[in-house]
Amino acid sequence: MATFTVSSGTINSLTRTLPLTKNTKPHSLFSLSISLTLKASKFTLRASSMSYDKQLAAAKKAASLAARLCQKVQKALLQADVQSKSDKSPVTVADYGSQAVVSVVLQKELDSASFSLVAEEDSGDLRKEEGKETLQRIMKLVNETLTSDETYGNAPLSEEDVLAAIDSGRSVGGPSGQHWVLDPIDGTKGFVRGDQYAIALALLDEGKAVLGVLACPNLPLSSVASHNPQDPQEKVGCLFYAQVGSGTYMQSLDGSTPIKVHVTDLDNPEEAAFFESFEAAHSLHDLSSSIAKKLGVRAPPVRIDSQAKYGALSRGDGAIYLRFPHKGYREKIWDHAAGYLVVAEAGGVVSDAAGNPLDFSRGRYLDLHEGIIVTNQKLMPALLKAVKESLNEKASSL
Ligand SMILES: Nc1ncnc2c1ncn2[C@@H]1O[C@H](COP(=O)(O)OS(=O)(=O)O)[C@@H](OP(=O)(O)O)[C@H]1O
Ligand SMILES: [Mg+2]
Ligand SMILES: [Mg+2]
Ligand SMILES: [Mg+2]
Repeated sequence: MATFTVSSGTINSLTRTLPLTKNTKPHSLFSLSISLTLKASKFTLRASSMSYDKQLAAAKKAASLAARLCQKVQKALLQADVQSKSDKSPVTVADYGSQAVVSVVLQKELDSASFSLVAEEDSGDLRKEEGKETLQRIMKLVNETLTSDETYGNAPLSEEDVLAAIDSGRSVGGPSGQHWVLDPIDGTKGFVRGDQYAIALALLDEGKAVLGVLACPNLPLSSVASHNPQDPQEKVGCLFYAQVGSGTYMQSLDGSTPIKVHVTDLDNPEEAAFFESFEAAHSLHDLSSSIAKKLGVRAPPVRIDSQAKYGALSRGDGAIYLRFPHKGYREKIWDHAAGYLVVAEAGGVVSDAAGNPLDFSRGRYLDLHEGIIVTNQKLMPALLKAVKESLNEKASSL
């Protein structure tokens, strides 16, 4: 026989929320609370074994179409296409176009009534007089991309539709309900240079990442380690995806059979290759060099842009990713949510510099201790020790 525990807290909270009269008998309260507790536990069971297959299919489609748009723009990118945002970071027609495509595809494929999107870009600059021409180009790109997928037919979006699709990304996220999290181009500086970038899309459910999709159009299908940019035969364009509890898979962006990927099982830090940001302005290279030295890492750092680092790590191209932004920088959830799940489901560990898990439930920002470190289970204890020592040395040298 099943047994149930009914806490006095449950009864107390029931007495606060139910219309009880002074004639309500204790035993009727008791059976009522059992039935509500049962309903709650059924819900918990359903939530933990819930499948996000439909959302995953929509997310893969959205990220792949957005990648198609970005590839087209990157091939023909002119310096005039790159604009500066108020924080001086670059933004291109492809950042806006990618965000519009993902938003439109997710809303067409899924229930648009409950749609919530936390995304990097907004339409502020495009609504200004000087943004008119850029908006025209974005609208054309978005329409060409959507009609290249036969399921979307030929109903072009207006300028207003495109602006609204971009602005659907203004959600503040938070700990309850479901929220999509999007970086339409992560690594815009890499994108402009012709290097690595990623379209990064995640789904949060009750504050936890449950889906992660990374489209990395310039990432080699083999390995970053054996990458030869001069080789015209080398195939590039990877799509990584992970559903909570189901592992991480990778396929080519043009649709090969997915393969399950796993982080390296290396346990000797001396043999570990480590990733860090390409841009020294985004992460303290001196600090990672000091950490690598303490671990005895022999190889030089592998510097690549964007969450492509999480993708590469999830398939064992490297063993460690170190990210230590300069003082005062606040990380955003769209820079890590998809990459986090891709690595976690591949058996890796992602934490802040003190070993705390990342918390995506606090809105648009990630508040964390010092930086982000990523590796496998075996190397994490040694990495945490080296990070702690290096941070202490840095603090005492100030
Ligand atoms: N000052 C500073 N410090 C730390 N991080 C910053 C900073 N400025 C920007 N960003 C964010 O870095 C995102 C790019 O990711 P990476 O740093 O991993 O790639 S890169 O090699 O530096 O390009 C980049 O993402 P995108 O804006 O989507 O390209 C930014 O969100
Ligand atoms: Mg940006
Ligand atoms: Mg980013
Ligand atoms: Mg971006």
